[in-house]
Amino acid sequence: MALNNKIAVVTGAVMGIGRAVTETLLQHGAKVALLDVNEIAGKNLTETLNQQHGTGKALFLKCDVQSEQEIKDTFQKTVETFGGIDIVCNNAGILNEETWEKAVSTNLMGVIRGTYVGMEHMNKLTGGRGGVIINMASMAGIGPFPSCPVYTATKHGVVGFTRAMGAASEASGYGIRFNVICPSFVQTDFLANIPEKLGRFSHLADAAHKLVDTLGILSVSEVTECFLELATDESKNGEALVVFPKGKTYAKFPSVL
Ligand SMILES: NC(=O)c1ccc[n+]([C@@H]2O[C@H](COP(=O)([O-])OP(=O)(O)OC[C@H]3O[C@@H](n4cnc5c(N)ncnc54)[C@H](O)[C@@H]3O)[C@@H](O)[C@H]2O)c1
Ligand SMILES: CCCCC[C@H](O)CC\C=C/C=C/C=C/[C@@H](O)[C@@H](O)CCCC(=O)O
Repeated sequence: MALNNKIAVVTGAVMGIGRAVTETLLQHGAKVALLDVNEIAGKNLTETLNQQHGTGKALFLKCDVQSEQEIKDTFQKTVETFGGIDIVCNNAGILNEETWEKAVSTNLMGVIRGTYVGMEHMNKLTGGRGGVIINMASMAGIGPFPSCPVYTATKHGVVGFTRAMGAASEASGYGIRFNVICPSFVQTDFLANIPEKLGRFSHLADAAHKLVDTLGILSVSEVTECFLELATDESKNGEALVVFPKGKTYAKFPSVL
């Protein structure tokens, strides 16, 4: 699928990986709705992006992915402004083992909300034109990360949900592809103040830092390369693309049948 003139929604679009995905989409000729809780930075960034890529290419909409109503309203506003939705990147996520219910509501339930509301506009069976939904998990969605069990659970959930949606789409004819990216550590503000974010597991912060040293740190552009591959390659559906500094690989899962 070529990205030129496509319409995309990115959650958590103002910082880090979401910002890089947004910039990549704009560079490839797409229009992007930037959804984020950070209104001041979001408006400033959108002004800059419109100067760089052309007026009206980027639209900031304040949205907390914990709120189904805010997701519904902002996706609707995207459709009214741009004329549809072809691509959704459910990227917003947090690390906080202390306020773990918020982490579940953001990382897992936020992805499910964004997927279902996106489908209301994209499903070919209900008048949409199809497209692709790409969710942001983590390498902690493939294997356990001892210092953050709830974060691990949310990311395993995102991987399982995305794979099941890919299979459901194929079986039902939604015309939407569903894929998930599983990066190792990425150079963003997300990695700041790790011990505080680990709550009752803060005593495992040193082990987490050691794992960062062992694995190394990805740049955001290494993640956007994965995004581009999954968005443009029409053969990819129900895939989990794992990326770490040594390279990227499609995850293989045991079959129980
Ligand atoms: N940085 C890493 O090492 C890493 C590794 C693997 C996966 N990830 C995942 O990638 C995604 C993005 O992480 P990042 O490193 O860019 O983080 P980041 O903290 O740099 O940026 C996150 C963005 O999401 C926004 N956000 C947070 N909560 C939100 C909410 N409830 N609703 C809407 N927006 C919200 C923030 O305002 C911010 O703009 C997350 O899902 C994270 O779990 C990050
Ligand atoms: C504390 C920082 C959390 C950042 C979370 C990001 O999503 C980045 C996750 C990156 C890598 C995760 C790797 C998980 C690996 C496990 O499967 C396991 O192999 C690690 C075991 C480590 C240990 O025993 O200490």
